[in-house]
Amino acid sequence: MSTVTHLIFSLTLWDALILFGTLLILYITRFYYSYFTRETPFPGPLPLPLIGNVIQISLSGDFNKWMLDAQAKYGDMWEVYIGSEKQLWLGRADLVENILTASKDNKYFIRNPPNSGLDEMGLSYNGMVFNRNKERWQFYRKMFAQALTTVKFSRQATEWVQQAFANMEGYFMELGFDKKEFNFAYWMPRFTADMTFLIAMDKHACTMASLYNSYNPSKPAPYPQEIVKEADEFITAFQTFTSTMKYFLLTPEIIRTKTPIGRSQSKKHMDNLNWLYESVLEIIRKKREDFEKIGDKDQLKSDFLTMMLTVNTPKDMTQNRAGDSIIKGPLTDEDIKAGLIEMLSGGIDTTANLICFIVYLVTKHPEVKARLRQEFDTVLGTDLSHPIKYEDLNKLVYTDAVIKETGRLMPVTSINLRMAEEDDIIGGYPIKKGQQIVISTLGIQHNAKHWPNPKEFNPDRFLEPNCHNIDRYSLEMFGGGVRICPGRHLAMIELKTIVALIFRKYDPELATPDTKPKYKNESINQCYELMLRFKPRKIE
Ligand code: HEM
Repeated sequence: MSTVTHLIFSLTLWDALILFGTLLILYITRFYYSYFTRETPFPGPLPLPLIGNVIQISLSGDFNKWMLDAQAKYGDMWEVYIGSEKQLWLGRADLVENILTASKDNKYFIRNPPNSGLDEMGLSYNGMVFNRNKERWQFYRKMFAQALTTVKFSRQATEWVQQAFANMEGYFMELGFDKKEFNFAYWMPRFTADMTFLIAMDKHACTMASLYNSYNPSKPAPYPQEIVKEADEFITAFQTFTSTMKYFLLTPEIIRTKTPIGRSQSKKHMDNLNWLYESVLEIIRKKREDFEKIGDKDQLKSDFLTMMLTVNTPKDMTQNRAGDSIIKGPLTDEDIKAGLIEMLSGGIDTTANLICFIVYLVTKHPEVKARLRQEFDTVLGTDLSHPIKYEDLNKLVYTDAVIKETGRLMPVTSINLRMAEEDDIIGGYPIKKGQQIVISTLGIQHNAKHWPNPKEFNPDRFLEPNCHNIDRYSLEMFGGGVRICPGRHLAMIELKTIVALIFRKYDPELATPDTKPKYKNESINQCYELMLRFKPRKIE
C-alpha cells in the first residue's frame, strides 16, 4: 500500500471532515483571489465558486427584469459568470459596433465556444445558427438569400399568409371566439407553423386543424385523421428539436456520455432528431420526384423547397449568378434539409410571439389602432375581399413602424451571443481572444441614451423626421452584422400582412382591461398566455 493510500485509510471521520473543509476553504480563497485580482475587472454580481451567477439568475424568476435591473445597477458594460466562464454583457449601441459591423473584418463571427454537443447534433458545421465554418456558413446564407429575396417568392408568400389566415378565421368563427375568450397564444405557433409549411414547401401542415379538433372533437376539421396525426407528430418532433438543441448545448459531455440518465436522455434526443431528419429528407425526396416531372419552369410554385431544387438547373428560379463560386452545382438533399430545418426552426416561434406582442400593444393603444386602420383604408382600400398584394406592403409605413416599435419594446430575443475570435478593444477596454460576449438586445433597446421614454410604446419614433435620429445598432430585433437574421425580409412580409388582416377586419379585445401577455424566457421570449376575444371590427 502506498504511503498516500495508507494515510487516507488511517483518517478518522473527523480528520476527513477537517481535510475536506480545509481544501474547500483553499479552493474558495483561490477562486476569490483570482476573481478580485482578475485582469480588466468589470462591475457585476459577485459570483459563487463553481456555479458563478447561475443561482442569482434562476432565482430572479424573470430573466428580462433581472438583466434590466443588472444594467441599471452596474452600467452598460458588466460581467456575469456562468459556471466559471466569464461573460461580458453590453447594453449600449456604441459598445456593440465592432461586433455588429457588416465588415469582412468582423472579429465576432462565431457565437459560442466549441461545443461537443452541437458537434454531435451536426450543427457546428451545418446550417447557419451555430456554424463555426465560415465557408459552409456562407453557402447556407447564400442559399437563403437567393430564394427569400426574389419577388416571385415574396408574392407567393404574401398569398400563402392570407390562405393560412383564412383557415384560422374559419376555426375562430366555428368556435365562437368572437364571443368567448380564448388563449390567442395557443393558436399563434400553430398558425405560423401552417403558414411556414406552405411558404417553405407548399405543404398543408394541419397543425391548426389538430388544435381545433381538441376544442371541438364532435365536429372535427375536414382533414383525414392520419394527416392531422402526422402534423401533430411533426410539430412535437420540432418542439423537441428545440429542447434537444438546448440539451446538447448545455449538458456537459461527461454527463451526456458517462451517466446512465445522460446516456438515456441523449438516446431519446438522438432518436427524435434522426426521425425528424429522415422525415424532412422524405419530404424533399417526394418533392424532387414531382419536380422532375414538371418540364415547364413557369408551372413551378415558388415555395422555398421548390426554389432550392431549381438551383443551378435549367429551371433555376433563384437569384443565382452563373459561375457562382459559393454554390457550385445543384443542391443535395442534405443541403436542402439543413436549410428547411432552419427555416422552420427560425421562423415559426419568433413570428408567433411577435404577433402576440403586437396584438397586445395595439389593442392597449386605441390611437395606434386607429392610425393603422387609416393606413389600411388608404393603401389597401375598404373592400376587405380584395387580397393584399406584396407590392402594397412597402406602402404600409405606419404598420412597419408599429412592428419595429413592438420589436424594440418587447423583443422576441432578449440577448444575442458572440465570441471574440481575436484580441480587441471595446469601450476603451481590452478584450481577450475567446471572450464570450452577450449583447443585451433588451438593454440596448430600453436604454434611455438611445430612446427617450424607453418604456413608452410610440411607433412615431420610426417615422419621418424622428427616424433620422435613431442611433446605429440601437434596434436589434433581427440581430445585426454578418449574422443578421436572414429571414427578416420574409418575417416583415408575414408580419405586415398579418397585422393588416387582423386589424382591418377584427377588434381583438383583451379578456379584462388588465390582461397582459404571460411569457417566459426560454431561448426566446415565449408567450404562453394571451386571453382575448376576437370581435369583428365595428365599421364607424
Ligand atoms: C419575427 C420574426 C423573427 C425574428 C424576431 C428573428 C430574430 C432573429 C435574431 C435576433 C437572430 C440572430 C441574429 C444575429 O445573431 O445577429 C436571427 C437569426 C436567424 N434567423 Fe431569424 N428572426 C425571425 C424570423 C426568421 C425567419 C422567418 C427565418 C427563416 C426564414 C429566420 C431564420 C434565421 C436564421 C437561419 C438565423 C441564423 C443566422 C446566422 O447565424 O447566420 N428568422 N433571427
